[in-house]
Amino acid sequence: MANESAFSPSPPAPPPLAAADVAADALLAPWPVSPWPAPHVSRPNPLFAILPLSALAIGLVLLVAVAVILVLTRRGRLRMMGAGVSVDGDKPGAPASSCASSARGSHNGGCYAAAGCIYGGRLGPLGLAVVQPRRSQGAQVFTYRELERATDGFSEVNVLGRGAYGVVFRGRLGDGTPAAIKRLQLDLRRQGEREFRVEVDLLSRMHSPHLVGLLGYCADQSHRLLVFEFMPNGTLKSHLHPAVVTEEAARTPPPPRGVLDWQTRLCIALDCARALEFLHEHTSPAVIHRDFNCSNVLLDHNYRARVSDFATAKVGSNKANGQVRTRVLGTTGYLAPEYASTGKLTTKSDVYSYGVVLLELLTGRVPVDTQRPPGQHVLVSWVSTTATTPCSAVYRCSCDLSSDS
Ligand SMILES: Nc1ncnc2c1ncn2[C@@H]1O[C@H](COP(=O)(O)OP(=O)(O)OP(=O)(O)O)[C@@H](O)[C@H]1O
Repeated sequence: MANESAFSPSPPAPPPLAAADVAADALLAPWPVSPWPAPHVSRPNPLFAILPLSALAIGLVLLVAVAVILVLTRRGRLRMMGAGVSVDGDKPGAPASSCASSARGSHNGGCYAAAGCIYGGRLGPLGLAVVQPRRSQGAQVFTYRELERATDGFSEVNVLGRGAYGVVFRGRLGDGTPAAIKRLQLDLRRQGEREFRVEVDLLSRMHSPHLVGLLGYCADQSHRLLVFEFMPNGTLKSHLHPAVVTEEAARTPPPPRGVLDWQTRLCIALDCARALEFLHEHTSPAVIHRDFNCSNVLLDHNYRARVSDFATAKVGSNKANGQVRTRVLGTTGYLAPEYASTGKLTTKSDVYSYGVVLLELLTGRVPVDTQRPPGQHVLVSWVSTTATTPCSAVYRCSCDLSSDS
């Protein structure tokens, strides 16, 4: 069959045109008509050249557009990270934040959330921090050497105090700024890393005159240090309960210290309330301090109070009641009973702790004192059972105040 078609006779040749027809065609056609079909000349179709070129151009434009969008999105995200607050520090090893929100507006003439998230989300694959360039705004990055120099080689003479996560040294930075430098102790399981991340992540985003500012940090090799504004009048605890504080803490400022007068106490109470208001109402989601107590209230040169120690802070939930379920952490005597018994944490847990600090300011008593007579061991229970009327509460408190501190 195939052979048949291959050798089939060619179609009959067309009959030759009459000479008259040719002449008539020549008159009608705008160009001379040949009686024979024109030889096939393969002229390149211009479309074949234009199409690939325009595809290439469109591709390039698209590429540039995608690149621009990526750059803009990344910048926008970084800006949000700077202003936002988000820490999920209970997930060890997780990049520090999603940074989805921002602190709102100004507060009491000075609270604002500023850009400066430097540490969050910039960890190498092994959790080692990538050293960042210094910034004029926000937390600075220090080398271990710089902080070693600032503290005279972490000299014992400069120890301000020891906390659960490390030792705090008095220091002077290269530009002369006094600082409190906290050297975190990382154990083999890198405990302390989470606290470091939370403090850097939160404090480099939240700025309020009622919080102790983070000047910078160091994540050099395995060293983890936090550099805070130096609070020359030490902790509220060292003023209210000087007999209880450690020998080291008593070095700041040099003793003896006078009794805090009522006006100063009231001012401290207001400053603390504003600090908590900032954390609870002016950041979104709210930040729950989780360990608000009088050793985390520091006093500046004017005895204005600032809240510190965000190592165990927790970002609250955006849901209706803002409740988060978490491990129970905090300091004995300051824990809200419902949080202690259920592990359900809300901003109200901080408010309870604030109430205990208020009672300390009023009475000069420590929250738990087993040396006292039965029924008076726990400050809150004692006040709630004894102080039946506001007048008797104030009377009893001022009596205690003059005798205790
Ligand atoms: N910014 C600061 N300025 C001056 N002194 C400070 C500063 N920060 C901390 N200190 C001193 O260092 C001590 C230890 O502080 P740190 O925050 O490590 O522990 P803490 O809050 O006392 O205890 P913990 O961390 O166990 O709750 C404080 O009691 C205080 O005397």
